[in-house]
Amino acid sequence: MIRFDAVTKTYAGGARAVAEFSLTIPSHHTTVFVGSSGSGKTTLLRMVNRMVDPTSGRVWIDDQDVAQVDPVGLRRSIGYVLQQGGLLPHRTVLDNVATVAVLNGTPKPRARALALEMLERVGLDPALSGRYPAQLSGGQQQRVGVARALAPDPNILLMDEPFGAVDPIVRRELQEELLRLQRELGKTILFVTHDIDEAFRLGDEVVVLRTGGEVAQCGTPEEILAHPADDFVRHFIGIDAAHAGSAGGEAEARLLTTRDVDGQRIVFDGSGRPLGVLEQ
Ligand SMILES: Nc1ncnc2c1ncn2[C@@H]1O[C@H](COP(=O)(O)OP(=O)(O)OP(=O)(O)O)[C@@H](O)[C@H]1O
Repeated sequence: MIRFDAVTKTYAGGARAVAEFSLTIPSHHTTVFVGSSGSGKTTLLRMVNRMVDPTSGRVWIDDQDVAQVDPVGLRRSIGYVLQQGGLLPHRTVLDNVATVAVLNGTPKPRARALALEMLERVGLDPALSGRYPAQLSGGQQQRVGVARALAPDPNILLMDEPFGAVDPIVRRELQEELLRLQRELGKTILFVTHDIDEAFRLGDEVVVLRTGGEVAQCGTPEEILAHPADDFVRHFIGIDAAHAGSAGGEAEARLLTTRDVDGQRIVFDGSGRPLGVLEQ
């Protein structure tokens, strides 16, 4: 369990990224923070591994106040995946994945063997393990980033727009892969995105944020779709037909309609495009 207890972050210069944010993130689930740019998602995520310290308030992991934990040890015990992979450019793929285990005292051959297993687990061809990050595609680099984060077998995985820089098809593949991995591993995943479709696809729980880290709504995707809390959420999730597609620039038009055509019930999206057939 991760618990944010009335955390506020005011950056030097006075920007208040997050104000009095409180939320409990359940263990072994995927929780997605979704919101437009500047809503404080990254700030909140980084409070968990102390890359950002709150100006006030506390973050707890189970019964441990993270402010009392050595930041270096904390960061090594929590997986972290960034949009740009954050891989070490002069190390091979294998060594990138093995690094944390080596730092934690695992002998190099063992760390490399574990790294190879992890690369296979995230669906990367082991033949690529001797390459350098620049010799991989964006999607492959992100798989390495996920393998590296998972290699030390952390309980918590923080993912900050990890699939934001790859094309939509690869993005979809990476999302499917993460869902598969999570079914096997059951980590506590905190995932940040500005893309509501990604949030609904991946999140057991979705937290819709407004500016200042204010929670607009928190619930399962089904709950949010069934009962959007207000116009902001309706707009953001794209069930406000007039505005569908404008929230975050990418929301699919989600206000669906059905019409009978030759005895079949056909489903149409918000712009009138046929999507499929409704099973009777
Ligand atoms: N190091 C910093 N110094 C000053 N202001 C910052 C710093 N980091 C973030 N901010 C400000 O805090 C607010 C929240 O930023 P944050 O990166 O947490 O939002 P975000 O929702 O993750 O946005 P994005 O989707 O663009 O990454 C923004 O107004 C941002 O400009």
